[in-house]
Amino acid sequence: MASSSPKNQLSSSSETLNLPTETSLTQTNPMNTQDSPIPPEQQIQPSNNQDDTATTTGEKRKREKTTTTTTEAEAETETETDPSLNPFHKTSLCSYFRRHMGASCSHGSACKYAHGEEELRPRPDNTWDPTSERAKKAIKLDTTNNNDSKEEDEDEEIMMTDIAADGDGDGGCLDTGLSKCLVHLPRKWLSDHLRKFLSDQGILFKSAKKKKGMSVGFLSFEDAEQLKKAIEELEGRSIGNKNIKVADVIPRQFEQKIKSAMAAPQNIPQTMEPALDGENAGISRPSDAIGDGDGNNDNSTQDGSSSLAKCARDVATPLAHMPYDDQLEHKKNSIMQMLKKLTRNARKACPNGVSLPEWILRSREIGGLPCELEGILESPLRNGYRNKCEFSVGYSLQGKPTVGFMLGNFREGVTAVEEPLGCPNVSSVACKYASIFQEFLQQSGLPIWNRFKNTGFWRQLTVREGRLPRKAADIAIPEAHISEVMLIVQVSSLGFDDDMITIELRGLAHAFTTGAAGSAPPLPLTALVIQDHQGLSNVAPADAPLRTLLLPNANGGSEVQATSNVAEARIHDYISNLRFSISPTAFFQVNTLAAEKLYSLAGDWAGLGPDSLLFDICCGTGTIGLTLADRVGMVVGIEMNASAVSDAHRNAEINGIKNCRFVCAKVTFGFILFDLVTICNTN
Ligand SMILES: C[S@@+](CC[C@H](N)C(=O)[O-])C[C@H]1O[C@@H](n2cnc3c(N)ncnc32)[C@H](O)[C@@H]1O
Repeated sequence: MASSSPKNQLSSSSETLNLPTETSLTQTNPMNTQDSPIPPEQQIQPSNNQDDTATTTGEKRKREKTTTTTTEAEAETETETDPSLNPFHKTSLCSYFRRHMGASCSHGSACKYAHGEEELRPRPDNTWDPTSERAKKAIKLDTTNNNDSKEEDEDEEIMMTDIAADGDGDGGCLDTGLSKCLVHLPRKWLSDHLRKFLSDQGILFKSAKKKKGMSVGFLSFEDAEQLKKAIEELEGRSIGNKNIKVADVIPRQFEQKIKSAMAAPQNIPQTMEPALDGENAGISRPSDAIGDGDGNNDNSTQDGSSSLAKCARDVATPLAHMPYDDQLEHKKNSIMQMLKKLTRNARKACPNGVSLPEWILRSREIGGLPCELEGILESPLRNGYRNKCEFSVGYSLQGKPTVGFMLGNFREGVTAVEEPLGCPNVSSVACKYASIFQEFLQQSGLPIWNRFKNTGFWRQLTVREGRLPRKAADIAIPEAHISEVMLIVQVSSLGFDDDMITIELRGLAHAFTTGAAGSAPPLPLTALVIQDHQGLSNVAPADAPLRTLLLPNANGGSEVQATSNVAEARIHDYISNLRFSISPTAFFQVNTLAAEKLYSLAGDWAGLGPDSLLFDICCGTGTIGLTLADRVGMVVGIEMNASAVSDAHRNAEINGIKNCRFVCAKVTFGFILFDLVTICNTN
């Protein structure tokens, strides 16, 4: 956040910087609503859009308040003459009575408020006083119904994939990027109703399907342009009193994968059970790869072939099958939906009597968005761009100890892991290290981690890469620029013999060193760190103990990693020609060249100048503040991870940057209000 003019505040700006096939960072510029590329007459204003409804609700609230006040005043006057004349008499419980249950207030029976349920009457709008038992019961019923309908919707979302795959000639091979679900349609509608509705709205589509009894319909489109227009038309529209929701389709292929993953253990021949159960005897094979946590695998879904499930690529990079431009469009649409939802929720959350902020009021002019969505920035590199990969350790569908990506969610009972083959975002260096570790695990005397039983030793491998300074245009083979590699192996040492651990870790260091040296070309190996995480959660706490392993010479000679001091274990990368030192657990943007592009744009939007004070909130290793330091007067970075703060100090020093201060603290609302002032005064 820069402290120049308010209109330049960086914190409220964002735009999508696209990481091919996987996640993206969104960037929207709230300052550009004036320059909307869509002329007002072309901006879509659905007549019944949710935002309109929300405004109306706000206005209605005010009106209701006025009505109630008038009614109460009238009632009071009439009560003075004859209380029984007013049918709206006693619509609320007397506060005295509520405080002193069973007692009566000093007004006695002349009190205009009720002293018990039996005296309550419905309010003028036919609702009951919210404190009444009747109202409480109604609310409870409503909540239950809502939950039921949510569950129904979820069921239907799954069923939707059946409709999508049935009888449309595409054999279920849908391009999910060009498909959407419409939720909250009338249950009695059939496909014909849905098609007529779409045609009446002038919405073009490829196919439209709906089954009777479901509130979900399925649409597919010819191309991204048709999809975009349809979403703009549909989002916020309502049928009856229900707002239509446009939702993503769960790919049939993925669903089958989950099913086959659930079924596959039944197919694993007993002879393929891993022999290295150790303390996990009896649970390491199928029930660890896939199951319900109790070793009871669901046989009922044994309909898929396990070959479908053998693809980490579809799980880790679900958009990889699409052309890159379609990926960008897909992400833009998803982000647009999220931003619209955010605006709707913010509007709903605005308390009575508080005027809506300008950006919410203005959102109706830009299709329900909180600000213009400028678009997606392309990633400078499309393949092998990740500088950090976290590989899970687990069993493959065939029961083999594997290092790679999980084929589904633990929540869904899937823990099978498959190798990261064909994942376009993973570098070949990272893949090779995963493969070396996997080979080591085949003969390790210590068991791999079992996610259901929370036992085992080997848990995870993180490969972090440091690269030489480069420009995307110069890079023919991205891997050739990887000059440093840090490997972090996560284990859980609880209950294992120290001597055994020492022997195993020595063997591991040897395996990595010889594997790296034996690759063509040889792989860089800068540091090998062991993280001991004994907790249940997948994510290790910041204070999980770390130690470095000495790396032996690949020929069996003396050790090449001279230090066992973990503070010295680090790699280096470059953003905007600045060198960054990265410690094992410090955050660093995973797509370095994309980060460079993003930071530079953020600086442009912030309208930085020599008088700007730049607050880099949650600064990590200080990358944003340091890359923009030459464009401002002063940078203050705040970060709660102590080792990242220490990296930030070191990074300022190695780049000779003098106008940055870094503080180790947790940012909270109070911190922003008070402590920043202190920092500014004392530094
Ligand atoms: C996604 S990283 C971004 C780091 C840095 N801005 C960058 O772009 O490289 C988020 C960082 O915020 C830090 N963080 C999260 N919550 C925080 C809080 N409440 N106070 C301070 N730091 C926080 C994390 O430790 C992490 O380093």
